[in-house]
Amino acid sequence: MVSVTDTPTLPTVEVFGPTIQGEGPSTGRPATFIRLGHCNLSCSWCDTPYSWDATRHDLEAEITDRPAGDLLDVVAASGEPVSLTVLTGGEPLMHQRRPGMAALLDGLDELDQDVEVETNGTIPPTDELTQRPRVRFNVSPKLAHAGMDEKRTLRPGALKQFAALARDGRAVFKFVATDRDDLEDVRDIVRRYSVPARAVWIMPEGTQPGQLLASARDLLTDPYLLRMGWNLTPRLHALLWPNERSR
Ligand SMILES: Nc1nc2[nH]cc(C(=O)O)c2c(=O)[nH]1
Ligand code: SF4
Ligand SMILES: [Mg+2]
Repeated sequence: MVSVTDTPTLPTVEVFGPTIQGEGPSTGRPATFIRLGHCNLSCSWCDTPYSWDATRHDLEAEITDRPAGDLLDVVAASGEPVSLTVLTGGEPLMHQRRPGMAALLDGLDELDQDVEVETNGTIPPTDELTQRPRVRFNVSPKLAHAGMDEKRTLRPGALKQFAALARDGRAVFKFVATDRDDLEDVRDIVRRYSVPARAVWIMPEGTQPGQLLASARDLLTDPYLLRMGWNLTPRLHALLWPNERSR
């Protein structure tokens, strides 16, 4: 018999649930979360630096190689009616070619799970990933206020592929934005890659309820966002449980 500890591993920060998906088109839907370690970006306002930032966190303690079977046990423990698993990070697509990822996705299929991958949109997804019909992508390209060079954050090859998935209803683009300048940056990106308006989600910046709500109000006070036909998403988990991990 193959025990779960024999399944290939993934570098894991936390697995938790059931909770609600706090962001994007599935906001409010019950879900189990798998947070993988490491990121290829370093956003100034990142809300999960413990998943990648060795200057502020002890990554040896934060990130553990865990067998895919072990992660699947946690998903199964959420209960059968919970039919969404969110794969986040860090940047989970850094690990898409590992055997642990294939084992995890095969197992999630057996558990009848829809899968949402939270990605920064810099790494093209493999065919092995996109050919899985239940896998969708919440793509969050970083704007100038994340504090990095565009050459690092906006990767044309990857964005083209994600935009095609968005036109097929398999991906949405989710942008952290605070003001009109940010929204104009969003407009430039979605025009350049032909991302349909219905697939664009704007999310206020912040980790505290007061700041998130004020930022959301500012974004809606300017009619620009709604006139563009874009969607607004809260960070519902941050409103409900500010500063708490594994929520
Ligand atoms: N409840 C909840 N929803 C989320 N949506 C995206 C999350 C993330 O950290 O990527 C997240 C998270 O950490 N918790
Ligand atoms: S891409 Fe995401 S996980 Fe990586 S630093 Fe930026 S916000 Fe944090
Ligand atoms: Mg996040």
